[in-house]
Amino acid sequence: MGEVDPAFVQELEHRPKLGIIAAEGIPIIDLSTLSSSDATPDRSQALEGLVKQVGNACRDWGFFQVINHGVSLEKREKIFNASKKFFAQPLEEKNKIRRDDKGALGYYDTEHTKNVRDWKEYPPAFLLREICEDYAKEMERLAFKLMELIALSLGLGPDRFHGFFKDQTSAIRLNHYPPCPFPHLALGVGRHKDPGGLTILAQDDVGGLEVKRKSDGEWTWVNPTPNSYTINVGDIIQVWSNDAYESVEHRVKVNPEKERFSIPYFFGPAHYAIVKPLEEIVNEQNPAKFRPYNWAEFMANRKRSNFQKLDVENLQISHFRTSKLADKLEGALSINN
Ligand SMILES: O=C(O)CCC(=O)C(=O)O
Ligand SMILES: [Fe+2]
Repeated sequence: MGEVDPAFVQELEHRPKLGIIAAEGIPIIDLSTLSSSDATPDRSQALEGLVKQVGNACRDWGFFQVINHGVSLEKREKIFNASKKFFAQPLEEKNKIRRDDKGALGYYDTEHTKNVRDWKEYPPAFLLREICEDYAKEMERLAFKLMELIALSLGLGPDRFHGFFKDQTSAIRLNHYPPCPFPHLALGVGRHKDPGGLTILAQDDVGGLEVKRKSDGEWTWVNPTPNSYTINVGDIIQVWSNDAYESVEHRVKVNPEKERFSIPYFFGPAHYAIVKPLEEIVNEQNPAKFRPYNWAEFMANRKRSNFQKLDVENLQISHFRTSKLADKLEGALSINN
């Protein structure tokens, strides 16, 4: 089996348990109502129910899976196949287009975002462009639909968020998690929260994603429902909703025998967006819990630290909290990701 490189070893308290918690998992939401076009009272009732389900999932979990989402299966298979083909190449080939501090878009297998390395590799973003762009269109359509449901669930007009995404900074990432002989010590991705608006994740049937359950803080396995998408609320929705919805921690376990592929789509607003709690949501009883920040600056700060192993905490939305007490509390619980 050989020795494990210490760079991959998680600190004791962050090492994964090998069993799977077979308790209640994240909700599965059927979106078929969205694709029917009839304007019957039945449909409007179904829509109302759907909005409620989405709101409850965002509030209670920050995560849910969607089925009957209308995304082309053919395009999903095409991008997974292209990703598999890229990663199956010998390392020397992949290294020819290796990422460094001059070319940030290249291939890399060392993640420097955290103080412990992730057991995974990424291809360069410029490869597979055509397929990615095609697939991104599908993702964007679904993302707008989901944002409409989220807006309605917060009592806002359905298109309340659309303006923020006019000049998007959305991105697709192709992840490959090779089999790992040390699943009790390493993680595919260490615990973190997604900084953007919304994440739409496609995963194969191996599984590995775990979500920190809000009700009791237990790491909970996300069962990969075939052809579903796993959706999670990012930091920006947490800020817009003034904490009504939470961007929750998640991580990825590795598998000793099987490799795993996943493709997240990060739906991000315009680089110039100023992120702050929405005016319609804040009032005297519910004052703004975050100070405004600029999305591009936030991301630039995060990216700078990706190239270095820093022993300081990465920038988090908790750093923009208006209450110093909450800031301290969250900082104490927070993590280097
Ligand atoms: O691969 C996964 O299941 C999740 C990856 C993830 O959380 C991320 O890339 O932000
Ligand atoms: Fe994530």
